Amino acid sequence: MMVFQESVCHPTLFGRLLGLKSVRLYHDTIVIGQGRNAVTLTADELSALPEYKEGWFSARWHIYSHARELTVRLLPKKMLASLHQQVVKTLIEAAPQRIKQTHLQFITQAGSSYLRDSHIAPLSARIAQMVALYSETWPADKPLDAASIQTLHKLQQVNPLGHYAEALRARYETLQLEAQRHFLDNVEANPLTLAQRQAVIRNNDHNLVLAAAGTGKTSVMVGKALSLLATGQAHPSQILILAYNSAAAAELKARIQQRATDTGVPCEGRPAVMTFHALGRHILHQSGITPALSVFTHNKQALEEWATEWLKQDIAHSDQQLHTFMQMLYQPVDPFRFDSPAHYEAYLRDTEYRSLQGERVKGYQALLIANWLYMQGIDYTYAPGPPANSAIAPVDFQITGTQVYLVHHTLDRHQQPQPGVEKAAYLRLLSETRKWYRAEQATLIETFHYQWSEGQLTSVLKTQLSKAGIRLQARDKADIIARLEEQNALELAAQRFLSCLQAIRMEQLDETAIATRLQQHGVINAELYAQVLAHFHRAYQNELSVQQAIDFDDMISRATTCVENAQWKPGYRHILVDEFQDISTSRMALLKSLLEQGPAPILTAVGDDWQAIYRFSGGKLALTTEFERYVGSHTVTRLEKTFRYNSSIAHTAGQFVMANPYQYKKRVDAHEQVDEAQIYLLDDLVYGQQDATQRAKHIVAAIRKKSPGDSIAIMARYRFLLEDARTTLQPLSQDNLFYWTFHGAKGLEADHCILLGFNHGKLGFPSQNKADILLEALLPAQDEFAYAEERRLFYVALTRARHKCYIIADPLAPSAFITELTEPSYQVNIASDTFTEAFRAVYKCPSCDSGYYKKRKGQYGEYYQCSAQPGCSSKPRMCKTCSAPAINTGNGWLCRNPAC
Ligand SMILES: Nc1ncnc2c1ncn2[C@@H]1O[C@H](COP(=O)(O)OP(=O)(O)OP(=O)(O)O)[C@@H](O)[C@H]1O
Repeated sequence: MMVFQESVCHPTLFGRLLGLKSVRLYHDTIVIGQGRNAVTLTADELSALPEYKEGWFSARWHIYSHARELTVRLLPKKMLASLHQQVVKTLIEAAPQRIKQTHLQFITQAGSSYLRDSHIAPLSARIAQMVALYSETWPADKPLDAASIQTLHKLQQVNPLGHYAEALRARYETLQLEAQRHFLDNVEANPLTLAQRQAVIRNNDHNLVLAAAGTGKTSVMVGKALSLLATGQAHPSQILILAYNSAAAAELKARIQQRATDTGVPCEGRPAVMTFHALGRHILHQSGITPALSVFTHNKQALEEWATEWLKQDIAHSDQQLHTFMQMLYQPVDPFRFDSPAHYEAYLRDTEYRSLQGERVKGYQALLIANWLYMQGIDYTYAPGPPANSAIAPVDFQITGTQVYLVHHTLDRHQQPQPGVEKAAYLRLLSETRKWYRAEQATLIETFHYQWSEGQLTSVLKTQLSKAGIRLQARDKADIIARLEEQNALELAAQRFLSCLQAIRMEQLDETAIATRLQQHGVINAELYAQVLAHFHRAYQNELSVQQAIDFDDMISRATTCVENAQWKPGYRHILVDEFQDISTSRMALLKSLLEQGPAPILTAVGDDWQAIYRFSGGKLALTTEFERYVGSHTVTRLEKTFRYNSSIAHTAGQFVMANPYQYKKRVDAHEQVDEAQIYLLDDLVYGQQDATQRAKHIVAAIRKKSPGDSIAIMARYRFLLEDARTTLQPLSQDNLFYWTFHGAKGLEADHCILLGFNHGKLGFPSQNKADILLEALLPAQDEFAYAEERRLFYVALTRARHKCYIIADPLAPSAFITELTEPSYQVNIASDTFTEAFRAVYKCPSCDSGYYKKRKGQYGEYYQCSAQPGCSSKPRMCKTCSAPAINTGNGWLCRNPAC
C-alpha cells in the first residue's frame, strides 16, 4: 500500500475568501476540502500522475482517477509543489510493486483459474489504470525498470480483457486438461469424455451443464466435487451439492465417498450433499429456529379435513362468503369464448355440472340458476321436456306445481347468439316459443347470458319470479351446507384449493400476482378467486402458527429469509445443483440468497431441459431455458454423448422430444451404433384377446430365454398399471425385474424396458385429463405445445433402456403418441400390421373425432364403446359379418370395415 507523509496545503488568502478548497495528504488518501463535503481519493485510485500548473501568484493541481478529474485552484506555489512532488514520488516508487501485483492478480484470476465473468470488468479496469498511469503519463526522466515495462506490455496486450476472455479460458482449459489428465481418466469407472472434463474444469461464476439422458451427469457431479478437492481449489466444507430428492442425494454421497477413497482424494468432512429441504432445515437449525414439522406434511388426510372444515366455517360465517363459494364451486365458463358450438359442446361433455338439488345440468349458467332456485326454497323440475309441439325450444326449468317456466338464452345484449349459431333461426325459434307459451296462458320467464356477464342474473330472477307470483323463502344456511357436504362438494373444493395453495407457495405468489396470473389465463372472476385463495393461504399460515409448526415450503422460504437477513452466513464457495430443470421458484430463491450472501460462490447447474417432468410440483423449466435471464451471464457446457442407449433409441427419443419446437435442439451421439431399430411397437393382442400385461409377460419370458442375466423394467405412466402387471408376472422369477412409473424411473436404467398404458383417454398416455384452469394458471408457465410435459415424460421413459425398448399399445385405441411414432421418420420397429392407418380408420369414432371404438364385455356379450366416453356417447353395434363396429347412418347400420 502506498502511504503519504501527512501534509496539508490551504488555499491562498484570495482563495480562502472565495471559499476554495484545501488539499491534505493523510495516510494513503488525498483529501480535497474539509468536513462533510470533502472529496477523498486513495493513491491506488489515481489513473495518471497529477499535474502541477503554476500561475502568477498561485498554482493549481489536476488529479485524475478512473471515475473523475479534479482541479484545485489558488494554492500557494511552494506548498503545492512540495505536496505534488511527494505524491509523484510515492507513485513512482510504488510502480514496480504495483505492476507486479496487478500481474499477479491477472495470473490468479485469468491464468491459474477459469476467468470469471465477475472478474473481467474490475481486472480490466485495473490493467487499464496501470497502463495509463505508468506508460502514458510517465516522466521521461525517470525510466521504469525493464521488468515492469515488459510486464505492463504483456498486460496491455490482453486488455480489454473482455475481448480476450474466451482465449484466456481456452488456454486455462488446455492446461488443466493436461494437468488433471490422469485424475480425470480415473475419477470415475470410465475416463471422462472431453465435454465431461470441460464441465468439471470450467468455473465461471455461473455454469450451466446442459445434458441429455444417459450422458453422465452424475459422473460430472462426482468428478467436479473431487477435482475441486484434489486441486486444492476448495476445502470439503466449502462445497455444497444439491440433489433433487433424498434417494439421489444418498446415492451421490455414497458415490463421491467411494470414488474419493478409490482415487485417494482426502475428503474428511466430505462435501455436503443434500436436498433443498435438508439444506433449509440445516440453515434453520443453525439459526436457532427449530419448529416442529406440521402434521399436514405427512398426513394428507388431516390437511384435507382441516381445509374442508375451514371452508365450511368460512361459508357458514356470512351469506356473502356462501354466495361467493357457490359461484366458485364450478369453474365459470363463457360460451361466447368458444369459436364454435361444437367446441363448447365438447367442453360441456367433459364437465359434469351437478346442482344442489342433484340433477346434472347442461352448463355453468344453468347451474347458477338451479342452485339459486334451490337456495331460495323454490322447487323446480329441470329440463321438463319439450311440449308435443316440436317447433318450440325446450325450456330449462318448470316451477313445481305451477305453469311458470324458465328459459335461459345464450344471447348477448344485442340479441346475438354465441359464435357459430345462426341469429335469425335462433330468434325465430324464440319468437315461436314465446307465442306458444302465451297461447297456453303459461308464464315464460326469460333470462339472458348478458345478465350473467353483467352480474344481474340473480336480481333479474328475483324480480321476475316475484312478478310471476312465486314465493321466495331462503333455505336455512345450515341445510345448504349439509347438502354441500352430502354431495362431497366441500371436500372436492378443499382438494382443489389445496392444489392451488401448493402452487401459490412454490411460486411465491401474493394476491396481486395470483390475480394477474388468473387474468392472463382468461379465468372468469379472476379477482374473486384471487381474494379467496389469498384468504385461504392466510388461514393456512395461521393454522401453521397455531400448530407452532412449519411445512416443507416454509423450510425453504424461511431458510431463504435467514440467509437474506444475514442470520445465517453461508460459507460455500462451490454450489453444484443436480436436476436443475426441475427446481422451483422457491428453491431458486434459496439458491440466489446463497449466491448473493456467500463468499462469491461458483454455481454449477446440471440439467436436461428434455427431462423436465415435475411442473406439477413447481418445477420451473424456464430457469434452465432462460438461464441468462434468471441467473445471469454464464458458461454453457453441453453433454451430448450418451453411454446408456444405442443410436436407435437416441434417434427416436430425440426426434420425439424435439418435435416440440420450444425444446432446445441437441444432437445426441450414442456410444453404441446399431443398424436396426431397437424400439419395438407391439400390439396388445394375445390369442385374439387384448391383454397388455400378458403380452408383457411373454416378452419377459422371451428375453429371459435369450439373455438370462439382463435386467428388465416394466414401466407405465400410472402405478395401478404396474400393479396389474405385477400380478400377471407374479409366476415368473422377480430377479432383475423392476416396476417403475415413468416419473419414478428418472435417473434409472435397465437393459430392456417394456412400456405399457398407451391408451387414449384420461388415464392414457398422454393423459387427456384436462388440467384445472386455476391450477394451470398458478403453476409455472409452460410452452403452448400440446402435451409438452407428457412428451418429455415419454422421452425419460424411452431413454431408460440400454438395449431394447418394447412399447405395448392398443392398436384399436392408440394414443396420439403411438400414432405419431408410427410415422416412418421415427424408425420404430412396428411389429404388427394392426397399427396401419387403414386398420385404425375402421375403429375411429366418427361422432367425436377424438376417440376410438373399443370392444368391451358386458352381461349380454361383447359390444363397442367410444374410448372418449363419457364425453362421447356414440353407440355402434358389432357387425354380424366381420365383428367390426357398425354405425347408424339414419338409413340403417353400416359396417365401418370397407372390406366387409
Ligand atoms: N465417460 C463415460 N464413459 C463411459 N460410460 C460413461 C461415462 N460417463 C457415464 N457413463 C455411463 O453412462 C451411463 C449413464 O450415466 P448417468 O446415469 O450419470 O447419466 P445421466 O446423464 O445422469 O442420465 P439420466 O439423466 O438419464 O439419468 C452410466 O451407466 C454411466 O456409468
